[in-house]
Amino acid sequence: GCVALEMDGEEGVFYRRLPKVELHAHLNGSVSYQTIEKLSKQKPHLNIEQNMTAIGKGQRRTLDECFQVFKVIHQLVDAEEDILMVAKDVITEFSADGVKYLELRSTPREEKNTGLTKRRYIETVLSAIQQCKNEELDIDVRFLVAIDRRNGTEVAMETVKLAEEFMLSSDGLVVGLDLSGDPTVGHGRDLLPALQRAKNSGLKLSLHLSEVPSQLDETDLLLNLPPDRIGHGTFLHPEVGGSKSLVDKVLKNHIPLELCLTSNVKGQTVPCYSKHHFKYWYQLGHPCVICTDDKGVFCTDLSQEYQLAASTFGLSRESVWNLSQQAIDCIFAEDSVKQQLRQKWAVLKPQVLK
Ligand SMILES: CC(C)=CCNc1ncnc2c1ncn2[C@@H]1O[C@H](COP(=O)(O)O)[C@@H](O)[C@H]1O
Ligand SMILES: [Zn+2]
Repeated sequence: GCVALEMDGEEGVFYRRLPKVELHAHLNGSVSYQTIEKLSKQKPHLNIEQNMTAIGKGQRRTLDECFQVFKVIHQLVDAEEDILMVAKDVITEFSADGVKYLELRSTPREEKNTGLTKRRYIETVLSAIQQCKNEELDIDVRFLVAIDRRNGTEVAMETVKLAEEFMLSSDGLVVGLDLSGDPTVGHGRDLLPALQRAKNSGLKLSLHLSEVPSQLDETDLLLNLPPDRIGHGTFLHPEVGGSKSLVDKVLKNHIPLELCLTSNVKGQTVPCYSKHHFKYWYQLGHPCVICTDDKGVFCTDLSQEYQLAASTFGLSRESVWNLSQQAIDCIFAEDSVKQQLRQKWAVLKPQVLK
């Protein structure tokens, strides 16, 4: 059955100290309560209250309501200085949570009111990453440029061209492309040429796939690319209306899954933690990476998500360690970065797992 889980206490210390890799974090969904407060004070005319930007403990929302939340946050974060602050705060928070490698993703936005352009948007996120590097936070941060599926073929292609430019000029910070946005809007077939082009030019692809039921055609089409990682993949397997052939494609191509437990439970695509598809894929020995999705909106952090996975599915500390270590194999940065991270994990293992 469905059990509400309680976190915290001495147990929490292990999860916070556990070195972690975060591969699925939307910038504007990751904005913390504290940062939202700073922004709301700067923009009192918007009349934004906390319950409009976050989904608290035990609360659930329909997918539609969740996407309304992003609209509110986007109103608060609409100028260059907002993006800079938000990105620096988010990176600092992930670092404080024990994340050693982070791939942030965000949809470049144009804002007429503030003169923000898509190019400037990306540049600003990249300078936030650079500033955090200069502050010598113990975290390696990379960026995925996101396509919002709502915006269709042309915008997708435009975004890919922008991402290609930055891949070549950002000194390795831009490593890939994300496909996200309301999964009930638009169809993957219209975005295929843009995604194919991105792949050919060397951008890695992380695609939100089968986040909602009954998208077998779209999922099959996008799996043929194939993507380098899958976000959610909630409805891939036959028990929930997916199919054996979809599962086989994922297994055959060894495409890692980015799994976000609290996001799926609060967004109600999964009925409860114990019925999360982590179980299905983990039992198959398939690469599963625990992620937060939107730590601000869903009021969570990566330590808590690891702890939830462990307590729900009965993972030992050794298994939890292996889970976080195997995430290193799934990052989009170059092999030398993987080597550095493996080294870091090796040094920390006796301290953390004692
Ligand atoms: C509604 C719900 C359960 C959300 C979690 N699942 C999601 N599925 C698809 N796209 C998402 C999700 N969470 C965030 N995003 C994308 O990330 C954006 C916010 O971050 P950003 O502005 O790209 O920096 C949203 O507008 C949306 O395009
Ligand atoms: Zn997501």
